[in-house]
Amino acid sequence: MDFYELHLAGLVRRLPKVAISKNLSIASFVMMGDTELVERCAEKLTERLGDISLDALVCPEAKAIPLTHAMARIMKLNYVVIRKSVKGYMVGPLVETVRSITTTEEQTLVMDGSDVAKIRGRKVCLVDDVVSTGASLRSARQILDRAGAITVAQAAPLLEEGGHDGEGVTFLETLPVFPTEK
Ligand SMILES: O=P(O)(O)OC[C@H]1O[C@H](OP(=O)(O)OP(=O)(O)O)[C@H](O)[C@@H]1O
Repeated sequence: MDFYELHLAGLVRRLPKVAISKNLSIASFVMMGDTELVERCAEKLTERLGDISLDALVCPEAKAIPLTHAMARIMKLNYVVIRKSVKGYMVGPLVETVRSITTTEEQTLVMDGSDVAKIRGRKVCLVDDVVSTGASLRSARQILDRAGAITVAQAAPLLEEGGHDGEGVTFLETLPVFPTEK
């Protein structure tokens, strides 16, 4: 298998290259479970966000959850997770659909009504592990708008090249994509 050597937040990781279509491979970045990487990225991203006034962090399920937790600890904030399915215990959930770079099927983004109440009228930072096409961020922002939250910042350790232009996203490094020769 072919690997891409990622240098991020002072650490080095070997990411397997995986084909996501006939013409394109991406470096598979899964920081969830990598405690050292999660905590270093949380420190660096928090530093990079600077002196910003926030009431809460928000992230989509699933891979961004540990990072968001680590950032929330540093910033002494709580956070809300936008889920990917409606659960029986939710009250009045808000629902949007999204198709991210890695997922062939359309995904559902869901915010539980009890979480809506926590962030309505509040200043939030939207956190993800990687921004590629930007579709996940866009759908998450739509939910935040519907929830009445004020999205004052967006942050992710990695911005994947060739998709979202990175405008309005605080990030640490870019991640190349790999066109496959025919
Ligand atoms: O900018 P985009 O094209 O939307 O892609 C980026 C999103 O895709 C990945 O999530 P994935 O869909 O793999 O979900 P998971 O975290 O639940 O595994 C990644 O963790 C981002 O959330």
